[in-house]
Amino acid sequence: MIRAIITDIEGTTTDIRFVHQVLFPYARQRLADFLRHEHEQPDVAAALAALRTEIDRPQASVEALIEQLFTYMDNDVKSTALKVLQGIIWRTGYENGDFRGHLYPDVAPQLEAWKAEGLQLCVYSSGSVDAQKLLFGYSDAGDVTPLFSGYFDTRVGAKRETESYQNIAEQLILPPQDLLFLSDIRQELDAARLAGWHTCQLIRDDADELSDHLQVNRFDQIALETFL
Ligand SMILES: CSCCC(=O)C(=O)COP(=O)(O)O
Ligand SMILES: [Mg+2]
Repeated sequence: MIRAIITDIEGTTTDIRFVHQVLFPYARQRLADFLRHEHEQPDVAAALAALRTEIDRPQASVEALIEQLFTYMDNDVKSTALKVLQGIIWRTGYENGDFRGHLYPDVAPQLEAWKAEGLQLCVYSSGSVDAQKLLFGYSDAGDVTPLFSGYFDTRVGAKRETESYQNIAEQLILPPQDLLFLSDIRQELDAARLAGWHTCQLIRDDADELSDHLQVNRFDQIALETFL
């Protein structure tokens, strides 16, 4: 029986275009100036220290790190340090009302229904936990963070690695067969399934003909009794 649903964000709860055409450019345009001015701020300094460790260059200057971060952004590398920094920059955008977190209209009502049925709801995204809380806290549907009891990011591992799903199950103290992962990306679902989880693929745009996961277009098409 499904006892917890863990959802991806980009392409699942949220239009990919919001992430790639609103969030990513917002952070990209501000990143260099932000780091030049704020690199000594404790949370920024910690992310930069993590980046130096990530690239194994303990002496890298702020300018060298900026260059590295631009390379990551160009290639959509899911670096934990980049994701933390993007989240810090996005906070200003959300708080100023420059944008709100996009949610497909079927998402919040179905999350509410599952919550009312007693299911535990969590998020697993490459975006940092703080960035996840911002997107759901300042969403089109208002603050929906009270619906979630757990948030996971790349600190548990990458989304295409089976071990990441084992780590999440351990943290939730639930057996894998009680967990359902929702994502638009087949390779993420493959990894979750190898960890023993149930899976469901959201097809918001193009069909994925290579997938053998159960596919739906909207959250209200997910019937939990299907997952035995
Ligand atoms: C917290 S919203 C921004 C998501 C993000 O930064 C990203 O790279 C998308 O990752 P996902 O794992 O949700 O596909
Ligand atoms: Mg996704």
